[in-house]
Amino acid sequence: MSAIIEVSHVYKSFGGLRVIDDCSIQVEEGSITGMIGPNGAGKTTLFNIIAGNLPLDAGRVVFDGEDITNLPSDVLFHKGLLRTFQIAHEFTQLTALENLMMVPPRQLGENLFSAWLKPGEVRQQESEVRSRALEVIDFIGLRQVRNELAGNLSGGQKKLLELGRTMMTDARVVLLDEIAAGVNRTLLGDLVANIERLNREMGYTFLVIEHDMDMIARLCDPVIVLAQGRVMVEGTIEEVRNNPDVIEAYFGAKTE
Ligand SMILES: Nc1ncnc2c1ncn2[C@@H]1O[C@H](COP(=O)(O)OP(=O)(O)OP(=O)(O)O)[C@@H](O)[C@H]1O
Repeated sequence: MSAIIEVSHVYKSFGGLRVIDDCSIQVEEGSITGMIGPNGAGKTTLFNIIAGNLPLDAGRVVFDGEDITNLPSDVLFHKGLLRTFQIAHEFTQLTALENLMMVPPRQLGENLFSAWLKPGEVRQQESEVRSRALEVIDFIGLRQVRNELAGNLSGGQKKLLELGRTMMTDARVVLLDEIAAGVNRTLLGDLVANIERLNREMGYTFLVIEHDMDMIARLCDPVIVLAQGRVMVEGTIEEVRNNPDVIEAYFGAKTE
C-alpha cells in the first residue's frame, strides 16, 4: 500500500492559540484510518485543512502524489477527496432519492445551454443518474423511505443518506467526522457495514474521526491519536489502547 494522503509539518493557529502544531500524518490507500484524541486535540481542524475548508499557516498536504495545499473543497471534490456533508437546509425539502440525484457533478441538465443544444443527451444522463441513485438507495438500505423528504428522516437515516451522497460521486477518499453521534445502535451497525463494503468492494479509503470507541475498534486500522495538535501515537487499536501516554492523555482524562 502507498499513502494516498500525506500531511507534512502542518501548523494552524487561531489568534494566539496554536491548534495544529507540526503535525504529519499519512493515510494509506485502501485503509480505514481512525483519528481519535481528547476534546480540542485539533482533529476537526485537521480535517478542515485536508478537505479544503480551512487554509493552513504552514506545511503541505498531498493527495495521490499531487500537492493540494489550500485548494478549495469544490476542487478537491472533483478530484475525489471529500467529506460527508451535512444535508444542507435547502435539501431537506427534497426526497431522499432527489438528494442523491442532486449530487453528481457536471450534470448536463443543470446547464440550460446544454439542455437546449443536446436534449437527448440530457434525458439520457438524467435517467442514468436516477438508476444510479436507486442502486445507492438500495445499498444504504433506505429504499423504504426513498420518497420521504430528507428533513423527515431520522438522524441515523440522514447519516446513511450523507454516506449515499458520497457514493454518487467518484470518491476515492472520504473523510467521516463523527458520524456515529446521535445514531441508534441498529442504524450504526448498518453504517459500519456500509463503510466496510464501500472500502472492500469499491476501494474507498476512509479517514474517520470518532469518539465512539466501539466503532473505531470495529472499523479502523491503523488508529492515529492526536493530542495538542500533533500525533501522539499511531498503531492498531490494541497498541493504542495499551499505550501509557494515550491512557493518560485520552482514556485517563475521560475516566476521571
Ligand atoms: N474557528 C475557530 N476559531 C477559534 N478557535 C477555534 C476554531 N476552530 C477550532 N478552534 C479551537 O481549536 C481547538 C481544536 O478544535 P478542534 O475542533 O479541531 O478539536 P477536536 O479535536 O475536533 O475536538 P472535539 O473532539 O471536541 O470535537 C479548540 O481549542 C477549539 O476551541
